[in-house]
Amino acid sequence: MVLPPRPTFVAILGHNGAGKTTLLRVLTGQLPYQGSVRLGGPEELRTLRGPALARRLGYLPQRGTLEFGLPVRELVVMGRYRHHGLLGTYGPADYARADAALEVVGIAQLANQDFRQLSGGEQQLVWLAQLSLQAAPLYLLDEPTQQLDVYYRQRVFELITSWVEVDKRTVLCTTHDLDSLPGLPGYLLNLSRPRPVLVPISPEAVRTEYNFLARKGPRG
Ligand SMILES: Nc1ncnc2c1ncn2[C@@H]1O[C@H](COP(=O)(O)OP(=O)(O)OP(=O)(O)O)[C@@H](O)[C@H]1O
Repeated sequence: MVLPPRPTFVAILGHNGAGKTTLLRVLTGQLPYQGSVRLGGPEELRTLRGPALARRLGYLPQRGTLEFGLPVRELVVMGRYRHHGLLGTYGPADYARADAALEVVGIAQLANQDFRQLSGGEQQLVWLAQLSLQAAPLYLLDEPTQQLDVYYRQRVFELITSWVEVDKRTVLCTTHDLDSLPGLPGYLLNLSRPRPVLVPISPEAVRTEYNFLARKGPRG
C-alpha cells in the first residue's frame, strides 16, 4: 500500500482484534515485520532508530499513563523534546507553544493541574496537545477519541483536519468512531476487509464500511 504523496488523513477501521494497533506498532518500529516499510524517505523503517525515527513520526498510543506527578503544562512542553532533549530546559517560546496547544484542544484551564488528577478524557487531550508540539510530518494516533464526549470528539477531528490542511502533516488514526468521519477529507482503510484499500471518505463510503463492520463479525 502506498499513501498519497501529499499530506492526508487516513482513518484506520476494523473490528476489535483486526490489527489496527499492531499496524501502528509496526510503523513506530516496536514490532518486527516482513516486507518493506518506508516513511517518507528512502531508508527501510527497521534501520531507523531514536532521533531519526522521531524526526519522521509522532505517536499517540492508547491509554498513556504517568507514574509521577507533573503539571499539565510541563508535560505538554515536553513535546518539544526533539529540540532540547527530554530533560532539557524549555524557554518562553516553548511554553508559549504549550499554552497555545492547550488552548487549541480546549483545556487551557487545566494547565497547572497535576496530570494524574485529570479524568481519562482530559488526559487524552493533554497527550494530543503534547503531540502537536512534536511537529513531525507523520502522526500516528491510536483511538484518540476513545474516552471523549461528543464535543471533544468533534474538536479532536477538527484538530486532525487542521494538522493535515494547515500544518501539512499526514495523520493515520485508528478509530471506531465512524459517526465523526463523514465530513472529513481523506481516506478510510478497513483492516477487516480481506484486501484493505484506501477509500476516499464520503458519507456513502463511511456507511458502506459501517454496514460491513456491523454485519460481519471479526472472523467473517
Ligand atoms: N503482543 C502480542 N502478542 C500476541 N498477540 C498479540 C499481541 N498484541 C496483539 N496481539 C493480537 O493481535 C491481534 C490484533 O490486535 P490489535 O491490538 O492490533 O487489534 P486492534 O485492531 O487494535 O483491536 P481493538 O479495536 O480492540 O483495539 C489480536 O488478536 C491480538 O490478540
